[in-house]
Amino acid sequence: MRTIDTLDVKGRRVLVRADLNVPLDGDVITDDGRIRASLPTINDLAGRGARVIVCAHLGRPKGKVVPEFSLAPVAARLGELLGRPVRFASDVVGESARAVVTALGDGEVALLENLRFEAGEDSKDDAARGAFADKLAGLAELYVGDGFGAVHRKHASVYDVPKILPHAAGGLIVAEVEVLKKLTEDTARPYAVVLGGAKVSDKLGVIANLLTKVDRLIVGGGMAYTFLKAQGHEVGNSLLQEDQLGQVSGFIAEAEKRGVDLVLPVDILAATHFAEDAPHDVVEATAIPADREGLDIGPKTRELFAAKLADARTIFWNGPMGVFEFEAFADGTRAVAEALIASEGFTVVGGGDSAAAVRKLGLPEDGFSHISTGGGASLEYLEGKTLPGLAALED
Ligand SMILES: Nc1ncnc2c1ncn2[C@@H]1O[C@H](COP(=O)(O)OP(=O)(O)OP(=O)(O)O)[C@@H](O)[C@H]1O
Ligand SMILES: O=C(O)[C@H](O)COP(=O)(O)O
Repeated sequence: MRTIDTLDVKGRRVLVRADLNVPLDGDVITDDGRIRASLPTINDLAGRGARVIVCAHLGRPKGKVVPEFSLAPVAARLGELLGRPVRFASDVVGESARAVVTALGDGEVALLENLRFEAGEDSKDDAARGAFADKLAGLAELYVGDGFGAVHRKHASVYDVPKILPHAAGGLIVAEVEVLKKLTEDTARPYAVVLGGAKVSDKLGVIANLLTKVDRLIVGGGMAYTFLKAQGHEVGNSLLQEDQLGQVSGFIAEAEKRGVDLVLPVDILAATHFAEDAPHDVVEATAIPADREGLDIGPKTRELFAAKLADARTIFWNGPMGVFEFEAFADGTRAVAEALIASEGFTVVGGGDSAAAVRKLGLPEDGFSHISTGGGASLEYLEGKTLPGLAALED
């Protein structure tokens, strides 16, 4: 991949695709890790006199303008962290974007509104995506891909624009790939992967491939309930991917056939509803009451998962073990994070919320070999898949 130092950027409009998909509480950014991770590339380009046009997505507004997914709070935070004003365009490729880009001076930075407000960005239709990519590319002369967390998406700003503009990979993508490569080559064993989080349907897909690579697969968080249900247990109102039960039964059989140690929760914190102060009890994972919702793994599971990680020499962890944003349901996530910190092996945490959880729980970031900004992206990289956003930068 060509790197940004090979680009002559002075006085030129450079479109930077960043991943600024940060957790928000209303319009308050609860963790700015992904914004911070994007600073070195933006600073480097601006410092060399580029006119930097940053573009990014927030949430999944599905091609419509949804005000709560506006990047306006991110523009303000980006400006604070850069220590220079960031001009914010109130649309993506419309009048505001064109005016902001035209007014941009050398060394100045702009941020476009949420890319996913435009239906072309994540359209499955090549022509629709291409038409939007043409408009986006029309704003700039050069393209820099730096949104590692989104490189697994075949989206216009990730995949199609670099086919139109001369391009290079930003420092974040280069650094992420360098570390994650180590997990795919000569992996020290036992190799354990811990999966949790809420993007269940997305991430179940990676399991088939991971089962050919890992020694232990530990499943918690919102991911676990589809496994428990596939084993025939009641999961109440817990997060469930009903349409993927058959696929998950297949994973359970495949793990057994391959001798992969598939580790599921043995107890659960089952709450009456999804709330910070919801009454809850510890229940057996095989006996979640029909009117309850699993919001964290239980104490026996915390011990079990820690024991399974204790002698692992490579650990990759994506997805919180529970709703860590609520203090009462953060202990499972804390226990897994602490098990990685205690490990003498090579440990990688991946994902916006997983990394945010580490910081929110006050755990030392240098306790891990690497904290990746990509969750789904790093998992798909570990599968050995060609990721659209990386392939486009290699061409
Ligand atoms: N049992 C559960 N029920 C509901 N939500 C859960 C549960 N366990 C974890 N979560 C939620 O999962 C969310 C994070 O999941 P997600 O898959 O987005 O992880 P991630 O680290 O951000 O990865 P990515 O970068 O791919 O988005 C958190 O907001 C957390 O509250
Ligand atoms: O949070 C992430 O993993 C990235 O920003 C990608 O977001 P997405 O899963 O909505 O495509």
